[in-house]
Amino acid sequence: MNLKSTIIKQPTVPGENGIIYPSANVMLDLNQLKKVYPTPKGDYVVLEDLNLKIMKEEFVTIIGHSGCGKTTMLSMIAGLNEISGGSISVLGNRIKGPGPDRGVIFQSPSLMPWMTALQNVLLGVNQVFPDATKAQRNDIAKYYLQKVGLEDAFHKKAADLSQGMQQRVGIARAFAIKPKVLLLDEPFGMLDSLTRGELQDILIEIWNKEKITAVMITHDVDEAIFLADRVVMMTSGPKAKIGDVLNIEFERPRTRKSVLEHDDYYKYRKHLIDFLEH
Ligand SMILES: Nc1ncnc2c1ncn2[C@@H]1O[C@H](COP(=O)(O)OP(=O)(O)OP(=O)(O)O)[C@@H](O)[C@H]1O
Repeated sequence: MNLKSTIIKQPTVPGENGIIYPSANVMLDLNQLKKVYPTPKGDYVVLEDLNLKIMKEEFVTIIGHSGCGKTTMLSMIAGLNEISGGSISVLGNRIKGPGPDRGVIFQSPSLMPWMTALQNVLLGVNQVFPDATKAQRNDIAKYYLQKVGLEDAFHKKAADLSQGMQQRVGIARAFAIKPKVLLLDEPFGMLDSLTRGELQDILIEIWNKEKITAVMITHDVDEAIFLADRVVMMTSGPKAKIGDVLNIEFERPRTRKSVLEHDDYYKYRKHLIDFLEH
């Protein structure tokens, strides 16, 4: 038997920065993405020719100047904002709107204030797992609430929770629907630095365990480096696109101390700050 002829080459696709990816590993594919907002002064092209491939189980952070179109891009991936041109695919399937394969965590978790933490998480779980028993759905919601450290607050009303605790519920709610992709729009932007650090650790711990793909917008360069496998830099708008991509090679699990003490840390930091300043 001619061994050579039996080897089937894994199909590959060209990605940004000329990297070639095995197509089977691509979770999220943004292809020639375009977004136009109609305004009284005429069309405003926020994004154009935006190409980005994100791999299965990858954690990608997105940075860029305020107003460049980060939230626009993320909300399009979530299916909450219409696509003006190009396409977005999850595992090769073009998205047509929101779906349980994509969970979203916003800066403000927008919980139902009159409902308990558990009821808020159950809202999504009940929708996504209608065939599970009530007990099974409760178990899922409680599991994730406990993972974010809210085991003593299942029955507390959302309105009575601190901002940090509300965001913990937001994280539990997003993971509990077991999405393939987690989309995070500055989820810790409104929190004090101690709570922020705690929630970063919780996020990474669950992400690592669930092996899902995460895409997170942040304005914080240190957060971008600490969390990511790759930091994606967007150019300033109008017609924003991917300007640069930085691979973060630190081993996981990471601690803040090990990252800060690593020789490459300041090299990465300088790269990102140079991009933002030019
Ligand atoms: N519905 C809309 N109609 C018209 N223009 C919009 C609309 N939504 C956003 N924009 C404009 O599109 C641009 C991109 O906004 P977007 O919120 O996506 O940016 P961003 O990078 O997330 O900003 P920030 O970092 O400040 O959150 C901005 O100039 C904004 O004013």
